[in-house]
Amino acid sequence: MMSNIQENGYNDTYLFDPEVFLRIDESKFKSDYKNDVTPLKPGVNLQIRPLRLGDFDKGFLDLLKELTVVGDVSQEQFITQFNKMKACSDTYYITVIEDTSKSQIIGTATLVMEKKFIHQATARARIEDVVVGNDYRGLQLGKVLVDLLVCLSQVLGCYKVSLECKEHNVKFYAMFGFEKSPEQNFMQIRFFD
Ligand SMILES: CC(=O)SCCNC(=O)CCNC(=O)[C@H](O)C(C)(C)COP(=O)(O)OP(=O)(O)OC[C@H]1O[C@@H](n2cnc3c(N)ncnc32)[C@H](O)[C@@H]1OP(=O)(O)O
Repeated sequence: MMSNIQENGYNDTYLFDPEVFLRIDESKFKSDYKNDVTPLKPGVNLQIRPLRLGDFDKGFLDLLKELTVVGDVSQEQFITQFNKMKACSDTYYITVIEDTSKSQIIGTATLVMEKKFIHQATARARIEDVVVGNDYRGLQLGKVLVDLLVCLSQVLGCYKVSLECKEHNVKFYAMFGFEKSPEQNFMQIRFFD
């Protein structure tokens, strides 16, 4: 998987080291896959890898617009934010699937690690911003992304992984073992969209 994704130039700069995926024991994946799909090999012309700087030109932000409000983010803002995230090592694992036949980002999901002093000074993980492009839904790619990131959170030593989602996606996440907590409420103050 890693052989064809070396960094060749500025646009190929990874947000995090792709070698981290090689630490995952593939027998730990939680889903069943059809048609020889696996999280590390999601399909013909489909490459799963860390976000790269050049993904600004490959429709990464347009894909996120299928999930929520993105706004008008310039390339300069994208680069600044990317570099801030990259500077926080072991924290932001934004993962994408590229359709290499079209040089287009068609799926993404983020694992964020929040370091803690509690729980033996480990970390909790959150899965955020999961989206598969409309034309690519139903091809097991959402499953690939979430399965990969759940396994990664365990490999990275997190004591738990959590996420927030709408009611209609609860069954999707239940496939990986996520459960609604009877004791916890999700609370927020939203300052803007
Ligand atoms: C934490 C967060 O980010 S929550 C936000 C989640 N994202 C969104 O809502 C954005 C819009 N939706 C999407 O991008 C996609 O529909 C996703 C990410 C939810 C699912 O991606 P897909 O690639 O279409 O799903 P995938 O093909 O992997 O489906 C895997 C299985 O889940 C099932 N499934 C897919 N979506 C759902 C759902 N919303 N509810 C229940 N089951 C679902 C499929 O039927 C399939 O079942 P199977 O394995 O028995 O055949």
